[in-house]
Formats: sequence, C-alpha cells, structure tokens
Amino acid sequence: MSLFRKYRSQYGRSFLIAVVFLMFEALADLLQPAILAIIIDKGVLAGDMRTVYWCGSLMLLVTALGAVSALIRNLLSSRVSQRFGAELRADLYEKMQTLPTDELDRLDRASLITRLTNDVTQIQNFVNGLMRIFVKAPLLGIGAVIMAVRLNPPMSIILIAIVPIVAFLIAMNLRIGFPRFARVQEALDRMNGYTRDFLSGIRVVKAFNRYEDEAVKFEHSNESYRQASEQALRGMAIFNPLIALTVNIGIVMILWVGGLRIDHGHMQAGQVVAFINYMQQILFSLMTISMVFNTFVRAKTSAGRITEVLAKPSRPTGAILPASGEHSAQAGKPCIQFDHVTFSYEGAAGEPVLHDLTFTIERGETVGIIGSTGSGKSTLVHLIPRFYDPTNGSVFVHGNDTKQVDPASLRSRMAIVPQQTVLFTGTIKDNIRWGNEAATPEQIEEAASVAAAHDFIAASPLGYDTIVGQGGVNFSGGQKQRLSIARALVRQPDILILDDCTSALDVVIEAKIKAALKKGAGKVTCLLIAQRMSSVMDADRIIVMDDGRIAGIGKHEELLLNCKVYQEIYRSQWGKENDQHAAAAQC
Ligand SMILES: Nc1ncnc2c1ncn2[C@@H]1O[C@H](COP(=O)(O)OP(=O)(O)OP(=O)(O)O)[C@@H](O)[C@H]1O
Repeated sequence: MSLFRKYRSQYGRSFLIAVVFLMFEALADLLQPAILAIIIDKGVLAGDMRTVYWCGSLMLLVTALGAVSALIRNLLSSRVSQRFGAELRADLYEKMQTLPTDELDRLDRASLITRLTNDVTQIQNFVNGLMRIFVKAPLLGIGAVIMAVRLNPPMSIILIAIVPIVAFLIAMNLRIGFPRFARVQEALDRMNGYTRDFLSGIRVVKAFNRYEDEAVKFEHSNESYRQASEQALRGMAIFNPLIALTVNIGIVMILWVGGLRIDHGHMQAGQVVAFINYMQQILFSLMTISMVFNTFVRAKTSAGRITEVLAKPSRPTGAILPASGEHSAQAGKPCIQFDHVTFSYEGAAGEPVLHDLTFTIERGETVGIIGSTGSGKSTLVHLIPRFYDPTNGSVFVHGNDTKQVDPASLRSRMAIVPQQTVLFTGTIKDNIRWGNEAATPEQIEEAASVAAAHDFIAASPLGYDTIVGQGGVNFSGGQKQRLSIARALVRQPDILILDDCTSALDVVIEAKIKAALKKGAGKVTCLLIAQRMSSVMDADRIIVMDDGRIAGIGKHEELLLNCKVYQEIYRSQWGKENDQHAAAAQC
C-alpha cells in the first residue's frame, strides 16, 4: 500500500525490531515439537530420565525465550500502531482542512468522518496485526514445513497435497471478499450520512413530527449496512471452516499413515506427535494468513478511501499579498473588481450560475447586493476570498488577480459572516476571539458592541465567559448572528462580507448595527447581501442580481427610477416594511 510509504522511514526500525522478536517467537514454537519428540522417543519410551530432565529444561528455556520475545514484540506493536494511527488521522485531518471548496462540495461530509475514524482504525488494526501475528504466521508455516520434512520426508507428501488446496481456498476468499468489504464501507457512509442529517435537523424533525419517517430512513440504511456486513462475513464463515476441515483431514491422514509406519518400524510415536504438532502449526499459520487477507482486504479498501482524500489537490497557492496598509499604495486600483466573470459549479449542468459580471467597488464603499433567492448573490461574494475560481474572466482584489494570489493571504484581510451562523463549543469570548487570536478584551467588547451583542452578553451571569453549546444551541438565531458579526469585526478586516446574516434580526437591531458600522465607514469595504430592501437601501451603491446577471447597479433612488427588477422588489416589500422602517428611523 503506497499509503504506508511516508510512515515507513519513521516506524520502519521499530517494525523490523518487532519482526526480529517475532522470529525468536516462531523459532521457540518450532523447536518445541522437535524437543518433545526427543523426550518421548529417547526419554520416556527408552526409560532415560536424564534425557527427560535435560530436554524438559531446554524446553522450559525455549518457552521462556518465546514469552519474553512476545512481550517485547507486543509492547512495540501497540506503540507503533497507535502512533501510526494517530499520525495518519492527523495528516488526513490536515488534508481535509486544505481541500479546495469545490472538492469539499464533492466529497460527502459523512464519508469524510467515516474515513477519519473507521477507515483509519481498520488500517491501524492491520498494522497492529502485522506486527503481532501476521508476520509470524508465514515464518511459522514455512518453518513447520521444513521441520516436518526433515523429521520424516515420506510423511511430508501429505503436506504437499494439503497446502495447495488451502492456498486455493485463501485466494478464493480474497477474491470474493474484497468487493464485499468495499460495499460495507459504502453502506456505513450512507448510515453516517443519515445520522448526521437527522441530528443536525432534529428540531425540524420534532416540529414536523417526522420521527417515524426518519426512523424508517435510518432502518433502511441500517438494514443495508447489516446486509453488506453479513454478506462479507458469510464469505469468511464459509472459507474458514473449509480451510480448517482440509487441514484436519491432513491430521487424520498423518495419524493413519503414522500408525501404519510405526507398525512397520519406520517411525516412532514421538515423531508422529511432533509431526501432528507441526501440522497444527501449519493449520494455525494458514488460518492466520486467511485472517490476514480478510483484514488486508478491509485495510486495503480503507487505504484506498484515505488515499483518495490525500491524493486530492490541496488548496491552490499563489503570491502573498502585502500587509493591509500597503494595499492602498496600489494607487488607482479599485478594492474589488469583477472583469467579465462567468462561473459554473464543477459538475453542474445547464446555465452558468454567474454570467459575465463586470463592476468595481472602491475602497471604503458599502455595497448592498439584493436579488431573488438563487440569483447568485452568495456565489458572487464567494469568488472574492477565492472559495472558487471564476470559470471565465477575473476577480481582482486590490488590483491582484485572485487566481494568482495565495488564498490564505487573500483571506487574512477579509472577514465573512456566512448565511448560516457557525459557532464553536467554548465561551462567547473564545468564539469572538476566533476571528482574531490577538484581540484584547477591550477589542472583543468593542466588536460585540458594534454587533449589538454586548447588552445580551452582559446581561448573562457569566458575561463573556458564558459557554456556547454545540452549534450555539443555547442562543437565539438573532443572538447567534450578532456573535458571528462580532467575530468578523474583531478581525478589523479591509473587506467585510455580510452574507444575509441579519435576516434573524429585527429592523431596530439591524439599524443599530448599521449605524455603528457607519462610524467606521471609509476604512472598511463592506459587501452586504440582504433579502430585505431596508437592509441595503442606504448603502453607497446596490447591485441588483437577477438569475446570475447584474440587473442594475446604483443608489437606491437611481435604481427605483431605472431598474425594473429593483422596482419589483420595492413593490413586493415596501408595503410591509414601511412601518418597520419608520420605527428604525426613529431609534
Ligand atoms: N456548492 C454548490 N454546488 C452547486 N450548485 C450550487 C452550489 N451553491 C449554490 N449553487 C447553485 O447556484 C445558484 C445560486 O446560488 P446562490 O447561493 O449563490 O444564490 P443566492 O442568491 O445567494 O440565494 P439565496 O438568497 O437563497 O441565498 C443556485 O441555483 C444554487 O442551486
């Protein structure tokens, strides 16, 4: 597995030391039947107690050597496999963080979780098994064949007949098992997907009383997981007893032929006992090899799934932008420029999501973006931090073509508040500071004040140390939005993108936030996506989106006069909003 290449240099030495101790262990196991044969034939049957004592002591010594080797090898294998697993998980996690957004869109999130947990565990188990028993099995098998042939060559014909049959059974098991175990992992992915959707939408499920339907969906995925697992295990269930039966037939043949040869004086009882011991060791080794293949098949499937992620291209790179203050030195260049930008999502059929967009936004401008749902507003702003590259045309930030700029450097001077608020488990302070690790308590409080969050934070007994539950369960939608805005503000960005993140706020709170933001106007370039006209009407300019095209750009009054789409939005909303807007204006 090419996956192991990277870790070979790190753990190769410990692995080899473990293999050396495995060899001692195998040697100890192989010597025991030979010593036993001498004790029986030359000691017990011949009445020579000296041979019994000497060989008995030797056998104890050999057993002790085997036990010490097993102990050292166990310690090594646990250490190496656990560290290897942890490192593989860390590498995979790091890779997931650097995957481009379109790759993340393509890979199912539930499948990524299964790869990070179950798939890594499968490979870890394989490595552990490899160091504990898998390498020992072939050593023991080959050694037992050699010892048996040396002990009594004519009897070895039985081995020559049995071993190829068992090898064939193992090969069949492998061939049938591989696709079956691949299906088990896929079924597990689907089950994890359902579970994730159910848990993240549990409130909606409760509100719509959809428990039973969701339970049925889960039952289906659980059932297909069971069927896939059962099918895979059925293969093992058939082949393992077949292999055991074949080897046991061999043992019966040894007993029968051995008995005849003792009768004819060609063999001694101790030799037959030793021969059976070797046959059992061969059985153990073949059974282990068949188990290795089963574990290998699962690990190979898992390794393929992990390699698929690791082999994906990482986030694109590019030039590092100069520090914030130096951006303005690019005299005459607009802060943001779209130049004939067309964009389609990877793999999506039909019309592009954005069509030939051309506009500029100057430094310090506040630009509203409005349009019907699905008109491409979020997609438009996602091109600015280079979540995606335009399919045609170019996006320039501070005069730099984003395709040529390192995304991390590009994003370091931006803050985006997404449509769906994301809060992390921790305190309120931690969540706001997440936007800027170097922020002082005063800066955190100031950001929270501008985002109209300070009052509700201060009203809670623990203030900024209040714990945020998973996903922000203990906060209202509006409070979560305000905390997300504070997190973006504490970053003190050059470009602030607010993607419909005031939808859960009442107009009074929204007006307060906008008034506070206006105080800092001129320094920050702000893009404000909104569904409500009142949210954008006092922006410096408004971009009106319609079906991926720009229907108009201008001030509120201009658009009311000459943009049909804007006029329609006005007519559909203004009646409702008149009263609310008046209330906001008074505050
Ligand atoms: N990751 C994606 N993969 C494929 N298609 C997408 C993706 N994200 C959005 N789209 C499609 O692109 C189009 C524009 O979506 P976008 O989210 O930009 O619209 P929007 O104007 O922001 O909508 P809303 O106001 O509802 O948030 C929609 O048709 C949507 O289905």
